[in-house]
Amino acid sequence: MTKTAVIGAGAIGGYLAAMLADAGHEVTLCVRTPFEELTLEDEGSRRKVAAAIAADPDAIADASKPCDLVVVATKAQDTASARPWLEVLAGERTLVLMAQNGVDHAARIAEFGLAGTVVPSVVYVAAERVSPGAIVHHYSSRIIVPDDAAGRRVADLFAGSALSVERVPDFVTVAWRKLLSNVVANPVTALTLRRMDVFRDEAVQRLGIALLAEAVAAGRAAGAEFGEDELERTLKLYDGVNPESGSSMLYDRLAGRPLEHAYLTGAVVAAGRRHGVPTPLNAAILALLGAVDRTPIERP
Ligand SMILES: NC(=O)C1=CN([C@@H]2O[C@H](COP(=O)(O)OP(=O)(O)OC[C@H]3O[C@@H](n4cnc5c(N)ncnc54)[C@H](OP(=O)(O)O)[C@@H]3O)[C@@H](O)[C@H]2O)C=CC1
Ligand SMILES: CC(C)(CO)C(=O)C(=O)O
Repeated sequence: MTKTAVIGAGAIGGYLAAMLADAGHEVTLCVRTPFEELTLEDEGSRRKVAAAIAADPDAIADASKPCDLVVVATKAQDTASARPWLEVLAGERTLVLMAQNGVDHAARIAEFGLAGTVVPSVVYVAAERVSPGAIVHHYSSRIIVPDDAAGRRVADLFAGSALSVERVPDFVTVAWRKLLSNVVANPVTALTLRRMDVFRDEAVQRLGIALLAEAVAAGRAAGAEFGEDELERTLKLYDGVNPESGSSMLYDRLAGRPLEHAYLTGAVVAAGRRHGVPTPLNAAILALLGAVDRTPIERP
């Protein structure tokens, strides 16, 4: 049986673990906070996911390692803490799929010096962890990987599940394209403590467009091949979004967890600084997110 593991069984890790189990693979969930079982709610029905739960890298049975595929689905700021798991699970033939937002996926684990092949991915899955081990899938079931031998192996491993794995020659552009939605949806929902319905407000829409315009310019300077219609294309994405869904950053803020802003809005501001592209609005949003990150909200 193909051996797979998912480090970080939250919204995305839990969803991808379910897809790997559906594809017929052995799945080990590597968790920081243990829970009894993983369940996935999709279109109103909840089911249990067949996966072993492990809380200690040193206790992984020899029969479950090295893995064919290890998915890293922690928040970007927790990537360093995934290292002990990766050192135990990854061998020469292992694919390490980085299932995170942002644009510097491979760089985040480059210094680990792991055996195996790192595969960056762009995740188009909207999911929410409503309690430990309980995942709700809101909409979209798609990831994008580079069109190379490793990307093809990833696509093969998810075959037979509901997840579609798309392969593209220009990964830099698709990673920046996803970042465009994250530098609007994630900060605005997290700062306002509102779900996606917040974008029905015209003033919020105008703010979103202004944030996007800066991010498009910074992305282009960083090598993304954006067309003239990139901004409109991103706005169209919002038409298909469930107004009751939120963003990973909103869920973190509501739960009093650290925010991922440094890897999202921070990536735009850093690219702007590197390439001489002004990003004052994103810099302002970054400052606000930094401030709320250090200020826990009152839990209901
Ligand atoms: N949610 C969404 O709809 C989307 C999210 N993304 C991206 O996917 C990535 C994952 O986000 P998401 O699933 O929402 O995040 P969650 O917070 O729901 O899940 C992250 C999980 O990682 C666990 N974790 C952190 N450190 C470790 C560790 N060292 N070992 C084991 N587990 C660990 C956390 O454990 P604990 O339970 O202790 O907190 C948590 O369960 C992010 O980059 C996000 O931006 C991309 C597209 C959509
Ligand atoms: C908002 C969403 C689903 C897409 O923009 C996302 O990527 C996130 O929640 O981090």
